[in-house]
Amino acid sequence: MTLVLGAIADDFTGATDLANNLVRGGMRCVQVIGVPDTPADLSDVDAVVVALKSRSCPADDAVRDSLAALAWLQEQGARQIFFKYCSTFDSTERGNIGPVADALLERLGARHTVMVPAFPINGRTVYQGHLFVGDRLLNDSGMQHHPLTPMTDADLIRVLSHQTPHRVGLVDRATLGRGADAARQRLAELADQGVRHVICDSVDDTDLEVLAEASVDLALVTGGSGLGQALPAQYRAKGWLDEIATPGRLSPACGAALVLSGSCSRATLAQVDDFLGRHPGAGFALDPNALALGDEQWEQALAFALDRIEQDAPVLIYASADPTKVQAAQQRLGVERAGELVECALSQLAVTLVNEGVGRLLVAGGETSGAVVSALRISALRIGEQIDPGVPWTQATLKGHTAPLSLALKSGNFGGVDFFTRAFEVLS
Ligand SMILES: Nc1ncnc2c1ncn2[C@@H]1O[C@H](COP(=O)(O)OP(=O)(O)O)[C@@H](O)[C@H]1O
Ligand SMILES: O=C(O)[C@@H](O)C(=O)COP(=O)(O)O
Repeated sequence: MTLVLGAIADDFTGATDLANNLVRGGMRCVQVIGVPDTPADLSDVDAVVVALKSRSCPADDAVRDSLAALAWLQEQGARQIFFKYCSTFDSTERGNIGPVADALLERLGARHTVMVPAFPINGRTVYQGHLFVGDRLLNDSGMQHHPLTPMTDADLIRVLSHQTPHRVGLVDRATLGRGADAARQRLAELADQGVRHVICDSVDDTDLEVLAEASVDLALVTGGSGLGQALPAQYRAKGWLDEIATPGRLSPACGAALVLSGSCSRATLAQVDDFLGRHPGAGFALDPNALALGDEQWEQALAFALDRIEQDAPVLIYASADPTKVQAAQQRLGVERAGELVECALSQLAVTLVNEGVGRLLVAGGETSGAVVSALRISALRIGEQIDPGVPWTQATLKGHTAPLSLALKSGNFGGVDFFTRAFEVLS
C-alpha cells in the first residue's frame, strides 16, 4: 500500500490533534517534526503528519516551509495532501492560511480546495461561513485576546479574503443536508466560477462525513482535525486502505511528571487554576518582565521544579496569564519578545528537567509546544491514548536516553478543567 495521506500542520499541537484523529479513524499514522532530513521507512504507515511552526511566522517563511513539506510528502507518494490549521482559524494580521493554501494549490496544479476548520466535539462549528466556539462567535470567544493571533472577526469568508487575491466561496449547511453529491456539484460549480477557496459550513459530525466524501478526490483539503477523523472511512471506501488499524500501544511511562504552560487561552487559564486549587504550592509563575532582566527567575523556577520532583510532588511552571497582564507585558517588551522570552524559558526548563529525570511531560500551548519539542530535538512522535478530544499522549525517543519520553501537547483551548491532573491518571 502507498502512503494515503500527507499532512502539513501549522503547529505542533495541531499536528498531534490531527494525528490522533487519523489514528482514531483507523489509520496507521506517524507525526514527524519538521521535514525529515534522513530517508524514512513508511512501509507500514498510511498517513504522515509533518509538524511545522508556521502559524505565527512571516507568511513567506510559512510558504517556504510548507512547500518543502509538500515536496517531501510527494516524494513519499502521498495520494492526498491535508493542510491542517487551527479549528479557530488562528491567523496573524496578514495571515498565513491564504498564502500557504494558494502556494500548495499552485504546486499541486489544483484549481480549488475546501476549508473545513470545524471540530464539533470541541465546540467549533461553522454556520453560514461564521465560526462559533460553543455558543459564541469566534470574536467573542476569548480568541480576540490571543497573544499572537487575536481573532476579531468570525466571518471566515471576510477573514480569508484578506489573505488571498483569489475568490472565496461558501458551501452552506443546506447544501450539505442534500448529501455528498450535492456538495460535490456545488464545489464544481464554484470552481467553474473561479472560486479557489471554499469555506464549508459544518455543525456536526454528519456534515463532516458529507464533506469528507465530497472532497476525497481533491488533491488538497484543508482544515481542522474533525475532517481528519471523517476522511479514513472514505479512503477505505475507495480501497486505498486495507483495514481498520488498531492503535499501537506505547511503552509504559516512567520518570517524574511535569507540566509546563505557556498558553493564555481561556481553557488553559481555568486548568491552571484548577491544578493550583488541588495542589496548593505546586505552581511557579513566570513573568516575561522578570525574564527580560536576566537569568534569576529562570533559575528560581528550575530550583523550585527540582525540589518538587525530588519530593515526588506535582509541579506546574506557567507563564499563563490573563489578557490584562499579557497586554501589559507586550506593551513593555513587544509582542514577539514577550512570547520569545516565555517560550525560551519553558523550553530550556524542559531540556534541563528531562535530563534530570522528567519522563512524563505535559505542555500547554501550540507555540509553546513547538518551542519545547524543538529544544528537545525530537524528530518523531508515536500517538498513544487520548486524554481528551484532540489531545493524546505521545512518545518520543531522545538521543542519549534509554527510556522514551511520554509527552502530551495540549492545544490552548482543549481539555476539561481538570486536564493537568487527569492526564497523568490516564497515563498510569
Ligand atoms: N504572560 C505572558 N505574557 C506575554 N506572552 C505570553 C505570556 N505567557 C505566554 N505568552 C506567549 O503567548 C503565546 C501563547 O501561544 P500558544 O503557546 O500557542 O498558546 P495557545 O495554544 O493557547 O494558542 C506564546 O508565544 C507564549 O510564549
Ligand atoms: O485545531 C485546533 O484547534 C488545534 O489542533 C490547534 O491547532 C490548536 O492550536 P493552539 O491552540 O495554538 O494549541
